[in-house]
Amino acid sequence: EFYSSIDSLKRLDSIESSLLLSFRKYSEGLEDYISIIRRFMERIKFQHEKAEKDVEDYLGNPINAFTLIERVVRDWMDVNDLLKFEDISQELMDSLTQLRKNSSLPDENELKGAVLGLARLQDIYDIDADDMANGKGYGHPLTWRECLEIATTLIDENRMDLALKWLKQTDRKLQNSQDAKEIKDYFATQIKEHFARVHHTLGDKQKAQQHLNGISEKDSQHSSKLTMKMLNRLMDEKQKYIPFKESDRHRNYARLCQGKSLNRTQLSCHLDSSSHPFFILNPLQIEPMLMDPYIRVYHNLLSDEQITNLFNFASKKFYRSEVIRGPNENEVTEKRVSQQAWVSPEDTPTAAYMYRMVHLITGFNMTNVEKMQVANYGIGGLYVPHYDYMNVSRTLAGLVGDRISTNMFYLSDVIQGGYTIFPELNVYLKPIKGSMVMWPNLHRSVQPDIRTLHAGCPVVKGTKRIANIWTHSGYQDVARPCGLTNDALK
Ligand SMILES: O=C(O)CCC(=O)C(=O)O
Ligand SMILES: [Fe+2]
Repeated sequence: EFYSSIDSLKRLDSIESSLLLSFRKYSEGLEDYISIIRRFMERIKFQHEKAEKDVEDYLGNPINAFTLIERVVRDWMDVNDLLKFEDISQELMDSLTQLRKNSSLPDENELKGAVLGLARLQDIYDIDADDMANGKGYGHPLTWRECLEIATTLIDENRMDLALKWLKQTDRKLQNSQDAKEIKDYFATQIKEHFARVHHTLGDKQKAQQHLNGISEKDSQHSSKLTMKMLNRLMDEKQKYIPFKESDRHRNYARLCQGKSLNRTQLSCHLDSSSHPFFILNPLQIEPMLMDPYIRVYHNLLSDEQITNLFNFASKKFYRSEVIRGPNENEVTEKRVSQQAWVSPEDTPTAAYMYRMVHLITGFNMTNVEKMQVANYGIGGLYVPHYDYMNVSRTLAGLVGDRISTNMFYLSDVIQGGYTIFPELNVYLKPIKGSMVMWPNLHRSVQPDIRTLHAGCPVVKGTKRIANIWTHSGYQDVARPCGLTNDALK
């Protein structure tokens, strides 16, 4: 899977490199087809060369990441089909087939994942479809084909409100495009049908009819002949359309993701060397975010070299993140779009150092600690509001107790988006490379603290990398004793 992390998109980019190479060889020998193929290559090359300059920076832009997937799923496969009709060199065909077989290229599902990622960004950050389509602030302008891809996926997902905006962009861009008249006519008709469908679903039958009329006048040969009757039937078959509506809860979430918290008392940063003699010469730089529960950030804990060392190890082990579904059962969902790997302190010097830091800062007993979870978010990557505690009586992989504290290291800066937020506590945190945020998930009574609901907001631009170390409540009687009164109901 590619869309859920930037690192795997890099792999896709190198696959694209080899595709380009195969085509370059082929085009040298075949002058007849060269004009069609050259035009196609120019379009891809333009984007690809931009990517070459700084792959990570390029793919950190959601629009670029989307178009890369789109090119591989649609354009490269279309060319493959085109070539089938011709007597082309077997060598090139073979190399394409081979590539497809060996490198598990992205498929329709991935393209859908990428489109839904873009829709998520629009919802949370109030990004206008027109700005996105025209490259305002978000990379390069999209082509009408790309806009159509987004619009049709949104229609399939019943996001008619958003689909309408993307259809308008598709229509406008198609009209202004340099494509052949036949192509333009064909797609203009398709777009009218999509318009009709969307307006009809949104309850505006008059507008739907207008678009259908436009088809019969201009293109009587059109084969799909979508009619009002068919649209009505389509609606009967479908469940009632429920418009996408943002709840207050969603608004609150979006507000914090945008870095707007309600007024709250400013706490001040301070240096601290009291937790361990290790910090006497190099005191901890603490930024308290909230006193109860105590959420604080420790700055400059890791250097760039240490982070590279950790990632060199972890990136070989990444797989799509899951969420816990039930006892011993996990699932992949859109609630958590990222890739992850589990790393032990023995695996790399950086991991060992990070465990040591957590111990020195918290004083927690580390014999009962989980493997570190390293994660990497891709296009629109996020983690919806959740708790880190398990709140189940079973022990997790032989560990005693529940996740008493989360110690989350930020392993990258994020150009835009990707904040960590606490919707119940009115707190947001901007990821800062090398810093670590720490908060308790349990009360002193060791019962879950429901105020610790938190989320990772969607990444808009750039890469978000984090690492979690969860310490467990077993064996912490000395490090964090209960209070004299029960604090479970705070
Ligand atoms: O990505 C974030 O900011 C939060 C991640 C998180 O809560 C988790 O991995 O449990
Ligand atoms: Fe979490």
